[in-house]
Amino acid sequence: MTATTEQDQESRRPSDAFHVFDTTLRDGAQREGINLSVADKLAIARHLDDFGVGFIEGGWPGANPRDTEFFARAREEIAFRHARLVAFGSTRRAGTPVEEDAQVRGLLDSQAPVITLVAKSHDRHVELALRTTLEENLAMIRDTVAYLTSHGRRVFVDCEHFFDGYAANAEYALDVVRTAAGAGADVVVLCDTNGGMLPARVQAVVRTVLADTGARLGIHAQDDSGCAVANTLAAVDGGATHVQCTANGYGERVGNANLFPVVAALELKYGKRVLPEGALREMTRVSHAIAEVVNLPPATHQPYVGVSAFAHKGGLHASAIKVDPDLYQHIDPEQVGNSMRMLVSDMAGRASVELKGRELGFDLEGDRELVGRIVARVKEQELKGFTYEAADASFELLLRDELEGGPRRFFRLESWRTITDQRADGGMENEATVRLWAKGERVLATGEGNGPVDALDRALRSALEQTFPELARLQLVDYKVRILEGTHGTQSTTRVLISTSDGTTEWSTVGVASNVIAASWQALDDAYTYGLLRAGLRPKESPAESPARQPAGPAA
Ligand SMILES: CC(=O)SCCNC(=O)CCNC(=O)[C@H](O)C(C)(C)COP(=O)(O)OP(=O)(O)OC[C@H]1O[C@@H](n2cnc3c(N)ncnc32)[C@H](O)[C@@H]1OP(=O)(O)O
Ligand SMILES: CC(=O)C(=O)O
Repeated sequence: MTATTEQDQESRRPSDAFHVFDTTLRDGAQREGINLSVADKLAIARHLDDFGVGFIEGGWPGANPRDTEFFARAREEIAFRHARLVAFGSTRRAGTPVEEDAQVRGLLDSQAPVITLVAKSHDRHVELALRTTLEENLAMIRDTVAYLTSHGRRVFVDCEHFFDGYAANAEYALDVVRTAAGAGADVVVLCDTNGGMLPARVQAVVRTVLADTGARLGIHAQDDSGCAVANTLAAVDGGATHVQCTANGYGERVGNANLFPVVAALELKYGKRVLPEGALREMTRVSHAIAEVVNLPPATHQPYVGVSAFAHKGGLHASAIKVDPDLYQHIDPEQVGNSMRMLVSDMAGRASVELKGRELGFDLEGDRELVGRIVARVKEQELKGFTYEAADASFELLLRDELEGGPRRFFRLESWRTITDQRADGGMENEATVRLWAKGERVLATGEGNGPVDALDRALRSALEQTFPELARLQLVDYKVRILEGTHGTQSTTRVLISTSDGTTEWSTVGVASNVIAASWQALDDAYTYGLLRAGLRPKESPAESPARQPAGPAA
């Protein structure tokens, strides 16, 4: 790398006055169910660097071959634009000279410019877990920090169990902070390792420690009391200028302070510039991209970035939002790359339907009678078990039906039938037959499948694909069944939700009936009808030709 490039790189780096330190690749990877390959770690590091965090803790080199390889490859393969790479490890072992400690050697060998050392700050942990004296623990911290800084590394010290330790023996916890800072640590990070702290206490302790030691302080909060983000911000209120977080809050046990709400609060509510210009607008995308890499579904209700973070269901909310979205939103969703959504359900009123219509490209404003009819129909259908908030495509079809004065469809069902043969040898065969009318032709098709619904889907596709080749691009990507309890002695009903994709967009449809196959038929019918509309086709069948859609077919 040339000197100019290094200078450029330095000028792009976030200011050193406030640190956003990400530990997704170290503490985040300690979450049950996350198992990152080196390639995954490199991909996440790239996302985090693009997003603009100041420090990326990549793992514990020497603790396992994967982390060691990550540091070697990250050095070679990533030209970090904003972040500095950080290696994590512990202070030297009790009784071992620092220059002979293999683990400390591994930290230097990683060639990471910054090192975080985990150190004990709770007297009980020193005695029980390290099985050494309080004085030796201070010496371990002093020696290791001094050794690493003498090798040109910048060192942060994570004081494990700091808040519990401070409650048990404040003088010793403060000695740990003074020792680390005195030996050359740039930041002393107060850790709520067991995650049980509450914000007021965190703020008070940080303020006192700052006043007593003058050290630069950071915060690392686990989320066991559900307060990690609040505790992180409380620490900032108390004077901390370094926050340790993980993407989407991944981490040991229930997780760590979630990076995204922390940086959003710092930027939007504290008015601190902690990310590069424009980065916050990428936040929703980055959160979801990292979720993809770790192979966990993005949390739908995550603050700021969840798909439901700005989804409005209550009719009263919608009526106010129609006047001004700020009335029911704490920020403009676009500031974090998210968007507002209207949910239509039995809690909807006219405004919800109008706004949802607008979202779908229909101007319903001014037609009170039509909107009223749609609201009434939604409520009536939801009473039967339909759920439109989870099935936008079925809602759009309902809306179109009301707009166009009745259902207009690409095909008209005559009948369907499924047969399941259970053989004595344990084998099973499923076959379906569909009879329908499309473009004036009567079509009969059969299909075989893994189950009766799969067979029905194949028969329907086979019946339609000749007439509508556009269907070949559609894939069913998810299928969910829920049995809805009957009330007051009535029979239970079945709700089926189907997600379909055309390779670029996904949509969901719903069916409700007393048996699962009939409910599935309705959801399939809507799924393919909507898919054809999306493909730009317009139905020829007039309302008069099409019978109102009814659940059909024999009981399963
Ligand atoms: C709060 C946190 O999340 S800290 C990060 C925790 N993350 C991890 O533990 C993941 C990576 N860890 C590992 O792969 C392994 O635990 C290793 C490689 C670090 C160590 O493995 P081992 O040498 O087999 O030791 P083991 O895990 O059983 O015990 C840890 C040792 O470190 C010592 N130790 C713990 N904390 C510290 C510390 N801050 N400073 C020095 N030594 C420490 C313990 O006393 C114990 O020593 P012992 O071997 O003499 O009993
Ligand atoms: C360092 C760390 O991960 C903790 O104390 O929780």
